[in-house]
Amino acid sequence: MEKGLVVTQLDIEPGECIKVKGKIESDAEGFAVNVGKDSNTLLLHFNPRFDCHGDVNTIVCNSKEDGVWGEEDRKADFPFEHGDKVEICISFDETEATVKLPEAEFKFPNRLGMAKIEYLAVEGDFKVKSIKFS
Ligand SMILES: CCCO[C@@H]1O[C@H](CO)[C@@H](O[C@@H]2O[C@H](CO)[C@H](O)[C@H](OCc3cn(Cc4ccccc4)nn3)[C@H]2O)[C@H](O)[C@H]1NC(C)=O
Repeated sequence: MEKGLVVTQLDIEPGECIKVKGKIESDAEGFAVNVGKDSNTLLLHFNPRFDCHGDVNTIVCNSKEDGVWGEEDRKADFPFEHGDKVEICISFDETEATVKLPEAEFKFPNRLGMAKIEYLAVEGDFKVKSIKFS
């Protein structure tokens, strides 16, 4: 199964921003943006679900430590529609990660106390147009 886009060897520090621009597939069931140290150690798994894993129009956030998922955090808002062109900006500090969208913002605790993001992966029904680091 195709993995999606994976970027390693990053050196993103607190306060810096990862901007992922792309398009949500017109028949998307869900997609995920993962940032952290590697695929087994995630500061943030940001997972908008249109209809998958039993969730409908729900953003599920989580962390992963040594390959083990943490406690899920379900967000109240779901500012996505099929076919949307979106820009997702992810930043972090020692206490939390922030996901900024044009009309919404989500916070998620930095459970692992991560001080650097080295890994980015975009998975699922999302076509990446560009990635910027600022
Ligand atoms: C009630 C007892 C079972 O609980 C369910 O347990 C599932 C398995 O752990 C939970 O689903 C997992 O939630 C994780 C976050 O906590 C991740 O989202 C797991 O998916 C990882 C993953 C990404 N991908 C690539 C991808 C991503 C997006 C769309 C398509 C493919 N493939 N697998 C996803 O399989 C699912 O969120 C959880 N549901 C609840 C309500 O807790």
